[in-house]
Parts: sequence; C-alpha cells; structure tokens
Amino acid sequence: MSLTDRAAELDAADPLAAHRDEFLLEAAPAVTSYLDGNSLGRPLKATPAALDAFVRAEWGGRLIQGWTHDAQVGEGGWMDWPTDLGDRIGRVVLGAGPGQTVVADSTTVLFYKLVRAALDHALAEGRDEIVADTDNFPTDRFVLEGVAAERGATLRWIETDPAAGISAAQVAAAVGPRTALATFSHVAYRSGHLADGPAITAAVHDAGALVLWDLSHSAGSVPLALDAWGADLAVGCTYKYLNGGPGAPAFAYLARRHHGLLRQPVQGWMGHADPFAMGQGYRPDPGVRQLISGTPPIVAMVPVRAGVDQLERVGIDAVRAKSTALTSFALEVADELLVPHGVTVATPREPAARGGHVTLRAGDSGRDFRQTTARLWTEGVVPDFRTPDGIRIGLAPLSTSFGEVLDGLLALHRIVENS
Ligand SMILES: Cc1ncc(COP(=O)(O)O)c(C=O)c1O
Ligand SMILES: Nc1c(O)cccc1C(=O)C[C@H](N)C(=O)O
Repeated sequence: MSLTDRAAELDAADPLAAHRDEFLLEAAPAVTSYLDGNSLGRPLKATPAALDAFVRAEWGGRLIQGWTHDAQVGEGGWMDWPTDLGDRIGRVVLGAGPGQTVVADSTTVLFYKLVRAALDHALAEGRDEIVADTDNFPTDRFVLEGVAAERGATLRWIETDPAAGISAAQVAAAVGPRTALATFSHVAYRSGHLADGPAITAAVHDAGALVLWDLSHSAGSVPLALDAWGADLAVGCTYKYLNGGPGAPAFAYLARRHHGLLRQPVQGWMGHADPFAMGQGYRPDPGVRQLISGTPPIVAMVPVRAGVDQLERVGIDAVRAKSTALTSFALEVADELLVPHGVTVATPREPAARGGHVTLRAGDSGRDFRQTTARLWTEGVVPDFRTPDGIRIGLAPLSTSFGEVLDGLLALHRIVENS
C-alpha cells in the first residue's frame, strides 16, 4: 500500500478525526502541515468567542467586582480561577486530586519557586544537593544554576545520552543522603524520550529526597498519575498540547502532604492566607494557593479553559492512543523515505518509551537541518529545529491528521533527496 493510501486509511479510521475541525485551521491557510503543536498548540474555534465574552461580560460587565464575586453563579470570582482551573488540570491532565494544583506565572517562574521551596526545606535537614540531567530543557538547567549559586547548593548532573533518556537506574546511582531534590522532564524536549515517572519517583524517595517533574511536553499528550506515583512537585506549560496560546500561564502541583511545610520564596499578597486583610507580616495560604505571588493572569486563563474543556470531552487515553499512532506513522514514513538518505531517528522506537513528538537528525549525512527547517517553513510545512541537528516533528493528536504528517515528511523528503 502506498504511503498516501496508508495515511488516508489511518485518517478514515481515526476516532478523533472530527476534533480537528474544532481548531481555527483557516486562520493559517498557507500552513499545510503544522508539526509544532508541541511548541505552540493551535487555537480552538471556541477561544475567540470565549475571550470576547470574557471581555464584554466579565471584565467589562463586572469590573473590579469580578475578582471576588460572580453574580451569575453566586460564588467567588476570579480570585478562585487559579485553583479552580488548577483542580480541573489536576483531574483531567495530571491525575491529581483537588487542592494541589495552581495556575499562575510561567513554567520558569513556578519551577524556580518549587525548587527553592524544596531546597530550602531540605537545607535545614543538611541536604544540599540537587540532582538533574544534562539534557533537560535549558530553562530548568539555568534556574538550577541560579538557585545553587543563591543558596550555596551543589548540582549533581547526570550525563544523559539524549536518545536513551533518563533511567531509574541512573537516578538511583546519583541520589544519596545529601540529595535535597531531583528534577527531570517527563518527556525529553529533544528526543521525545518518555521517562519512567513512578520508578524514578520511587528511586528519589528511596534516598529520602523529593522529586520535581517538568511535565511541559507530557501535559495533554501522555496520561499522568501524579498522586499514584507519589510525586512531590511538578510544573508544566499550557500553551503546547492544552492550546492556551503564546505566554499562557503555567501550572504547578504541590502534593498535599507538603502543604504548610514547603514554602516558596516570592511572598506576595495573592499567596497570603487572607489577601484582602492587608495587614502586617506575610502569612502564607495553608494550601496550594501559597504558590501564587502577585495578581494571576486571568484573561490568559480563558483559552486554557477551552483547551481543558476539549481534553475533558475527549479523554487523555484516546489522545494518547492517537498520539502513539501518529508517532508510529511518522517513524514508518521516515524509515521509508528519509533513513535511506542518512537521516537518523533520535526518538525511541518503543511506543511506550516516547511522548508525542519525533526527532529526526541530519546525522552523518552532513545536511544543514536548520536551513532545511527554514526552507520547509517557506513551503507551509512547520516543524522546528533543535540543536545540534534535529528536525522535531510535533504531533498534536487533536489537531494533526495523518495526511498532514505525510505531506510534511514528503516535503522534507523532496529537500533531502535534492541536497
Ligand atoms: C521542558 C520545558 N520546560 C519549560 C519550558 C518553558 O518555560 P516557559 O514557559 O517559562 O518559557 C519549555 C518550553 O518552552 C519546556 O519544553
Ligand atoms: N516556549 C517557546 C516560546 O516561548 C517560543 C518558541 C518556542 C518555545 C518552545 O516551546 C520551546 C519548547 N519548550 C521546546 O521544547 O523546545
């Protein structure tokens, strides 16, 4: 069967195919193959209407009263959005019970707050080491460098082979009695390697330390079970698979057993136990709300709500099933069209060991994949380039069709064949 027939067959049999029409595809008519939903998800058609309604009815209609009282439903207003939306993300995306997730800030800022909260607590017990891996996303590594310098902690780096990812055995060998915190990405931003969440969490706990997961590339793509893993802390983006839009606020998870014990350092009035008391002295909220510092970005939560609504309707297991089928198809096409030209596959072959994207490397072929990516963009095919030589094919299960994957990889094949 030709690849074209195969893509058509997969699209015809795809139970999620109709959800693609819920996206504003027509806004980017020149983009025939969007393969970067893991960097920035497409907007939903529901989003412009939801934003318009928010501005008119909520912001325009309720003005300052919107913060504290929702006249329509007779409950707290925007003050509750960070924890209400956090609870929904907890339930739909993270496998987390209520009261442990909050939406605010950026992933970088929430990561900083959680690292400091965990480290400061452990320093008091004589633990002064943070374990991390060299292939984690730059923002995480940079924040860790800063925190280590600020607090006099030591960083112990696990050298990771990007293709192999981080394993529980590597983590077990690196953690010890001085470890305060270990932190990893669940899905590696370059290779797409999917770490073993429960086993790594257990390995860190065996050393008496806490674990902080960066779920940016898993949230909305891979089923998660933070409570069941026994995870301590987690952060992640909402502008990727949750389609929250550029700069959408991040989420943070702090397991209930740590409430009141771990304290983040950016003490602002919105994380105070009683923000409107406006009294002397900071007293943190006893729950997850203490992770908030200043006024949370309410308007920017509107698109995230639409994304979580859609995911709740579809269910993360159905999303994961399509995600796996998409990555498998992308690898099948790559093997047939690109590997014979010296392109190599950086993503694990075993479906259970990868997340929602596939990375193809120029490898020994010596081709300049940065330039190739730029050329693809001019042709309406949009993957992204990641150093040193990878073209990353991001597959957002709710908005990407199998035909779109094939079109993009055929365009890449044409360039590779002629270079
Ligand atoms: C693993 C990971 N962490 C964090 C971020 C980004 O953090 P921020 O939204 O603060 O830029 C990204 C992507 O940008 C990422 O892939
Ligand atoms: N977050 C991004 C941004 O603000 C601009 C451009 C790209 C991004 C990204 O998503 C980077 C991304 N997290 C990555 O995995 O490479």
